[in-house]
Amino acid sequence: MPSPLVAIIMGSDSDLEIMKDAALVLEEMHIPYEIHILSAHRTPFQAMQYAQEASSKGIEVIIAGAGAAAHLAGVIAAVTELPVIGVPTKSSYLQGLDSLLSMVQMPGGIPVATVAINQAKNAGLLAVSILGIKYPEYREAYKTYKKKLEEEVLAKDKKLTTKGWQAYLEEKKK
Ligand SMILES: Nc1c(C(=O)O)ncn1[C@@H]1O[C@H](COP(=O)(O)O)[C@@H](O)[C@H]1O
Repeated sequence: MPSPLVAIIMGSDSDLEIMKDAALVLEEMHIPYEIHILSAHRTPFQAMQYAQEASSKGIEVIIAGAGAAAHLAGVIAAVTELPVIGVPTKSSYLQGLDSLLSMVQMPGGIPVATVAINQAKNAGLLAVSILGIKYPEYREAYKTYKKKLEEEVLAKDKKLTTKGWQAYLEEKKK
C-alpha cells in the first residue's frame, strides 16, 4: 500500500455523506489518501496532534470538512505548513452559511482554501491539482478529467443545436 498523500478529515460522521465525494475523486485518480473523524471541539488534542504529525507522515495536502461553527480547518491550518482545503458542510439550521463563513473568514496569515458549501468534489480536485505540481501522473490525470468534462459539454451543445431546445428539454426530463 503506498503511503497516503492526502488526508481527508471531518468534524463528525454526519459530514461523511458529503466528504465521501473528495474520496471518490482521489480514488478515480489513484491517489492514496486516509480519512478520519477528528474535531477541533470534541477531540481537540487528537486533532492538533494529527495536524502536527501529518507532514512527517508523508501527507502533502489536508482536506478538512466541518459544519456549523466550522473551526476544524482553521485550527488544522494553524499548526501545519501543508495546504489546507476547507469544505463547509451544510448544517441543519443555517444551510451551511455558518460553516462557510467560519471557514472562509480566516485571519491574515493562516489561510484555508475554502470551496463552496458541500463541494467536497472540488476539494478533491484542488488536492489533485496541488499534487500535480510535483507528480506528473496526477497532472495528466487531472488533464484527462478536464478533457472528459469538455467533451461532455460539447456533446450537449451539439445535441442542443441539432435538436432544438424544446426537444432537448423534453428528452432531459425523461
Ligand atoms: N464544526 C465542527 C467541528 C470542528 O470545527 O472542530 N467538530 C464538529 N463539528 C461539526 O458539528 C456538526 C454537527 O455534528 P454532529 O452531527 O456530530 O452533532 C458537524 O457538521 C461537524 O462537522
